[in-house]
Order: sequence, then structure tokens, then C-alpha cells
Amino acid sequence: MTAALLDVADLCAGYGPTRVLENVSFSVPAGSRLAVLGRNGMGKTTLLATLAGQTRRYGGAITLGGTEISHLESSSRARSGLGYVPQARCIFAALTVEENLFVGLKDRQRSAIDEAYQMFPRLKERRRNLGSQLSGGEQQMLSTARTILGRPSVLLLDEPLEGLAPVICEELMAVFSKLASGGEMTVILVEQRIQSALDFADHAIILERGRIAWSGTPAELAGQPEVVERLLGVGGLH
Ligand SMILES: Nc1ncnc2c1ncn2[C@@H]1O[C@H](COP(=O)(O)OP(=O)(O)OP(=O)(O)O)[C@@H](O)[C@H]1O
Repeated sequence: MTAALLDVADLCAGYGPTRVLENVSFSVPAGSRLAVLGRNGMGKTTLLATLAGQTRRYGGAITLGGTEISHLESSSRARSGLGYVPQARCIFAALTVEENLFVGLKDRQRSAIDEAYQMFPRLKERRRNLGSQLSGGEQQMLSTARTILGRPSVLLLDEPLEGLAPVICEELMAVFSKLASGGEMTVILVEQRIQSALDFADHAIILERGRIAWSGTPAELAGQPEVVERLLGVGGLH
């Protein structure tokens, strides 16, 4: 059995007095791709934000590479290898693309920015444009590239395809697949575009009211249309 890179045990978390996640447990092997699915408001964003240290944790443990990180601040979790690309994208609107990438460099050489440009050639074309001048897809590329420059072992992606044209979605998914295929980066993807997420993932969990209601492979899920209908509210997968 492959050792878990990320292990989540009995995680309970929420916002102030509001509990959202209840006893969430799962393990993610190194180099794997996990899709986190569920209808609106079921706790997907809260799960990623909790892994990144941005919610209130009531109990449970998060272990990365054998070290418990549950008690660390989000900045320390990032240094430990958790890269978080939030749904809001959070790029600096008043900085250029290149300046945004400098922020992601941390202690790396400026030349590392070329890695980001190789991954997303569009960002090179736009390198002197301000963040505020980018399309939604370009903002997503920038947000992802900036996080990847920190060389995370686990990349948390929250609805990266939201609001983007199909051609841009394909471009992004191809980059995510490439990142994961090297085996050096484990990807946890929250996505409402269920088929895109399942095409990408080797394992999926479905959240319902803050709990894991189903866990299995995309092929197993495709064979259970009643689960797809009940937990995801769609008629079936193709
Ligand atoms: N900052 C917050 N304060 C209090 N409650 C919150 C906060 N953010 C989210 N919630 C609540 O937590 C629950 C889970 O929300 P979350 O955003 O994690 O769901 P989600 O599955 O990501 O939904 P979506 O697919 O719509 O993004 C919801 O009931 C939501 O109202």
C-alpha cells in the first residue's frame, strides 16, 4: 500500500460558532489526484480552507508527510508544502503579472519565473499587464502559477474552472494533469464541473452537509448513477 502524503483524521471545523465539517477522514497518497465533489454549500471550500489553516478547527488532525500540521498557522503550512489556490483567485490587481509572480518566488531565484511562463505561455505574453487587466482564465493561471512557484507537495485547487470558457478549462486541466503526472505534486481539486474533475482524478470523495457521504474511484462512481443523482443532483455521468 502506498504511504499517505496527506492524512486527515476526524476533522471538525467551521467558522466561529458555526460547525461545517464533521469527522472528515481521508488519506491521499503522494502523486495522486483527489476530486472533492458535492452540491453547493456542502463544505468543499471549507475543507480546503481548513487544510490551508484558514478556518476554525474544533478537532481532528491533519498530517503532511508524517508531520502533524494542524496547529500551524497558514503561512507555516504553506512553507511545509501545502499550496492553496482559493476560489477568489486573490491576485494583486495593481501589480503586473510579473510582479505577482515575484510574490510567489519567496526564496527562489528570479529565473524560476520562467517555469511559470513555460507552464502558462499566456502569462509571458501578458507579463507587463496589471492583474486588473487580465481575463478570468488568465487570473486563474496567474494564481495557480504563483502558488506552484512555492513548489508545494500538495496543491489545493478550489473551483479553478468557475466562470471560464470551455477552451480555457481544457487548457487549465491539461496543465493540472501535467503537474500531477510528474508524481511530485499531489492535487486536491474541488470542482462543480463534475466530469472534468472525474476525468482528472484517480479518487473522489463526495461531501454532504460537511461529512464524507461517498468515496471511491471515478469508475466506481460512474457505475452508481443513484449516488450521482442523490449526492450531486445530476442525472448521470458519461
Ligand atoms: N465565512 C463563513 N461564515 C459562516 N458560515 C460559512 C462561511 N463560509 C461558508 N459558510 C457556510 O458553510 C457551509 C459550507 O460552505 P462551503 O463554501 O464550504 O460549501 P461549498 O461546498 O464549497 O459550496 P459551493 O459549491 O457553493 O462553493 C455553508 O452552509 C455556508 O453557508
